[in-house]
Amino acid sequence: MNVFPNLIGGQWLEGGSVNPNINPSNLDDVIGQYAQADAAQAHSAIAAARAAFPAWALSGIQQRFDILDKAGSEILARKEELGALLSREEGKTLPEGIGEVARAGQIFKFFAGEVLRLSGDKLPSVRPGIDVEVTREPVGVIGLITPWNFPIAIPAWKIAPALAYGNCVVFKPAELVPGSAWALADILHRAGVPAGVFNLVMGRGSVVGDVMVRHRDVSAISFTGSVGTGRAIAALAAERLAKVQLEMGGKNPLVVLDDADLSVAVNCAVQGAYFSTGQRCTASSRFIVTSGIHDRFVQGVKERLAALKVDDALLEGTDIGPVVDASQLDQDLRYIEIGKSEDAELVFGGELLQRRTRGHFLSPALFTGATAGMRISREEIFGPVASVQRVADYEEALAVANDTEFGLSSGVVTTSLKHASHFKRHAQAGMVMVNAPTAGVDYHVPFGGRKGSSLGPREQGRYAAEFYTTVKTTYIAA
Ligand SMILES: NC(=O)c1ccc[n+]([C@@H]2O[C@H](COP(=O)([O-])OP(=O)(O)OC[C@H]3O[C@@H](n4cnc5c(N)ncnc54)[C@H](O)[C@@H]3O)[C@@H](O)[C@H]2O)c1
Ligand SMILES: O=S(=O)(O)c1ccc(CO)cc1
Repeated sequence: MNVFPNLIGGQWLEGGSVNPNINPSNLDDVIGQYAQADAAQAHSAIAAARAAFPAWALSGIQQRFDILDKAGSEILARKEELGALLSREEGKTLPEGIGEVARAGQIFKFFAGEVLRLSGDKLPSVRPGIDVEVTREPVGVIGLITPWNFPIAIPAWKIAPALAYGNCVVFKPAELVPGSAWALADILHRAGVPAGVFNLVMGRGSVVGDVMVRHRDVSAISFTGSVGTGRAIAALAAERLAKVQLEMGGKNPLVVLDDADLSVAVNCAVQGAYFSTGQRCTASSRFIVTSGIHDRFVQGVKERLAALKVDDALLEGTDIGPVVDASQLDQDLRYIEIGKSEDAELVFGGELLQRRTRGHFLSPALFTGATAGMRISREEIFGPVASVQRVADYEEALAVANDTEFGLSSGVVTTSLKHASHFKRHAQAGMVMVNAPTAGVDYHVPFGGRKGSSLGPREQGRYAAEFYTTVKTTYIAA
């Protein structure tokens, strides 16, 4: 089997060891062997990016537009094929995989447009005879470190703005999903990104990622992943005063009030908590439900879950694909045992499932009787596991929703304008959803959270400029 190499300084390089990319729906299916960069190759990639930076920073906006637009067009044209690769390596269903690839293509198109919309300010000075200009310049070499759960969308929403604003990139994808990352690198390379401007270094976080975070020529790090890794990266970046942007975990609440439309509530709950196998930072893992609707809501969710098909991600009709790997599956099962030992009641699922192929199949799990202090109510599980907390009224629901160290996405289902408006104002989260699932975001508006979920400027949309550029103020005396 061929090895998929790294892209460093415009050259495809094997070297070092290789890592098999394994299909979580079928553990006997090896998708390919992917090169694993060592520390020396990580250093080479950073050096190549550094060398390419002065010319790319000053490159014409037409060149940058053309490259990003071309990459976006190819991604969109190949969304079925790339979506199948994504679903095969990560385990989300084929429609979800295709949807994610389309999102990546649209992100490249959006940032191609942003290249043409680059702007600054010209202001009068408070002193006579002076003009002031405020402009944005690229930051330098940017290290991008991404997780496994969005193998192409998260890389896209970091790489596209980084390149659009004139930065050079060293990109390290998660070890579990190198296939989509490699395909994206190949597309960018063929779209005409100059040598060294974009570098792919597949490899271990503790090796390649560590070099990137510590290297003084990497001016900024954008990371999405777990809280533990994010904290460690922030500490190292702070030591050398590098710019940092972190997107980490969530424990997103969905509040359901007595006056909610039951079918909307059930739909938001099932989509938000269990689709993509619950492996989304925006997934709802806490349903906070007032007493008057509690029993009907639980019954409705159980009925919907019973109708969902858990199977091979690529099979037509599958609603929920496998858990991504054995270690995540162990974590999910461990939390299901923790929930039981905490005296929450497992009212649906949580069982390993046998299918035609050897895969990590788990039925969606629903707990009731959860309370705010339980570990299943406080810690991110990152799987198809959610729990219901019964509350007396809206005021208690809001307090419970905000009682978390995280603050990514927060949802309410209600027909009361008063409660919806109050919730929108008082939910302590970066993204608020009214009568919509906590997961399911647009690609052209800011994405990010508060408290332990995020650090640094927002990703996506024109707000991305805050991280990927640095502001210069120029005073011109007449
Ligand atoms: N808030 C968001 O936008 C968002 C989006 C998706 C996923 N996530 C979070 O991501 C997590 C799941 O992803 P994961 O398991 O891949 O996370 P992870 O932290 O284990 O890994 C993320 C990336 O960091 C790298 N890494 C690991 N150790 C490193 C080190 N010492 N130095 C530098 N890089 C290192 C990994 O190789 C990987 O590329 C969940 O907690 C989820 O909530 C957050
Ligand atoms: O909430 S979702 O729309 O599913 C979503 C899409 C992409 C990302 C990347 O971080 C997160 C959530």
